[in-house]
Amino acid sequence: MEEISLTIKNINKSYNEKVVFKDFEITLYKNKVNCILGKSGCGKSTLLNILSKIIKNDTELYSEIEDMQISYIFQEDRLIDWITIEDNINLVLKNNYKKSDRENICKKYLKEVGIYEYKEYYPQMLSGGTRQRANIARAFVYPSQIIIMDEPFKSIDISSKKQIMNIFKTIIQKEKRTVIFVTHDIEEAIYLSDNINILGETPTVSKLFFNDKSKFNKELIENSI
Ligand SMILES: Nc1ncnc2c1ncn2[C@@H]1O[C@H](COP(=O)(O)OP(=O)(O)OP(=O)(O)O)[C@@H](O)[C@H]1O
Repeated sequence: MEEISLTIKNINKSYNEKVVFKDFEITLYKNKVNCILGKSGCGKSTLLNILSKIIKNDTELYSEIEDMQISYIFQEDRLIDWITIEDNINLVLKNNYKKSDRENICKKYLKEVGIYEYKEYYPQMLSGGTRQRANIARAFVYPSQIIIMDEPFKSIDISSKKQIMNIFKTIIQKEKRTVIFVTHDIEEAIYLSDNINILGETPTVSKLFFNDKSKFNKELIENSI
């Protein structure tokens, strides 16, 4: 199947005298899991924030994802603590789906992430892993074309991490979404991603790009960061 590229260029960002990006350019692939790896401080969060317009690019940005809807999965879950899991999901559904469809959509995604039986629980009653499952459901419930994930599995304990990554993998294989995935964990990157962009140090350049999943190589990636 032909890959559709999404180019973002003219990325420029300095914080005072610290130049993070100077005419940086990145190509993402539509409906793929696009991973971004790089040393701490190379600008991964800055890049995500520019793409999602949380911070402003210093110059005019050329972005082929400019008008696309984005949902997010962060390391911390950002669920609202004083409403139930179901209501957290319903908050997203309310503005995007007809009332008659909402219950079924909520049920479908809570079942997919394996927490339907917790729908009436409040987030603080649940483990970090269960909350992150709710977070994943919420990101997919939103009719976004792009899902931005910033270290989504970092604070999940080892025993549930693999399970949650598998849930994500199963859903993303069925859904058409373009994922932009930042992580420090190379094994996680190899397991979940369709391509891997390695960023160099600031002012940041694209150092390496791997897009053949069958040739992902842990050692090579490790040595390239
Ligand atoms: N608001 C800010 N003010 C000043 N400098 C900043 C600001 N935000 C980021 N920086 C600097 O910009 C550079 C890139 O930061 P950024 O957080 O984007 O990197 P990162 O690759 O996401 O790092 P990490 O992997 O540690 O999360 C770093 O040198 C950081 O100190």
